[in-house]
Amino acid sequence: MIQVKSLYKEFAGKEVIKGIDATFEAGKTNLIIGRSGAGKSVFVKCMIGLIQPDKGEILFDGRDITQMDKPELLRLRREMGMLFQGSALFDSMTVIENVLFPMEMFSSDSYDKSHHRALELLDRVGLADAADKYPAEISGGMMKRTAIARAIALNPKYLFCDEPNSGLDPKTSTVIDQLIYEITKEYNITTIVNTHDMNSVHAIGDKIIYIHHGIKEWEGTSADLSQPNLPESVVHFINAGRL
Ligand SMILES: Nc1ncnc2c1ncn2[C@@H]1O[C@H](COP(=O)(O)OP(=O)(O)OP(=O)(O)O)[C@@H](O)[C@H]1O
Repeated sequence: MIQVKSLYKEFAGKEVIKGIDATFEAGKTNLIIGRSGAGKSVFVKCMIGLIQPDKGEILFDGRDITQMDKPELLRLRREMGMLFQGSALFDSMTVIENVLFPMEMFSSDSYDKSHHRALELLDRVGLADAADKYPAEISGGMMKRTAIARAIALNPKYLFCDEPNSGLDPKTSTVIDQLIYEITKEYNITTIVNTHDMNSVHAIGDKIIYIHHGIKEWEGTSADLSQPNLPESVVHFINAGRL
């Protein structure tokens, strides 16, 4: 679980995050939505320790990332998986080499054990037959699956996904959303997804927080989006389709 308490951040006197409180539970896909410039990226960067907030706490199962020194931060980062926009694969490595990469860098397991795990992960994301292909030889959706397998290679407790559907067609986006959703449940990961994709919001939003001008203006589930009495800015946002 990640708890954010009373988080503030300003740049050169301009407040960008204005006192956000939020709780993100394990085994849930937690979506962060809001218009461009609302503060979503700054919020997520504070969460992963890339930006130091001015005030507030960010507790990873009770451990406050804002108070950590460098070694503690690096240890906590090992518990985080990251899925970047695009897929950020190494073009010169095969699919399985990409998945093996974090294990070879950060795990003390033998090559055989890591290789076995990489094969299991590729099987899980439906890529068992593509292990020896290079990124240039596979589709965007397959690249994203590879990136998901790599992101969970070290058994993360927390998974951060930045615009996981960017560049994918709607059908592939649905498949990727579903994969993120299933993996979150299977491995009991606390998953945070920064997204503009309204289909994702409706399909996999176990928890959604809507940020508007640096304030959490609404939170709920995808089912709650059809309730009356939503704040006007949220209704606007939903109706805009593309946010
Ligand atoms: N390093 C920085 N220095 C100064 N201002 C910044 C910095 N990073 C972000 N900002 C400002 O903070 C505000 C929020 O930016 P942020 O990138 O979090 O928005 P966003 O909601 O992620 O937008 P988008 O959906 O377009 O990515 C913007 O006004 C932006 O210009």
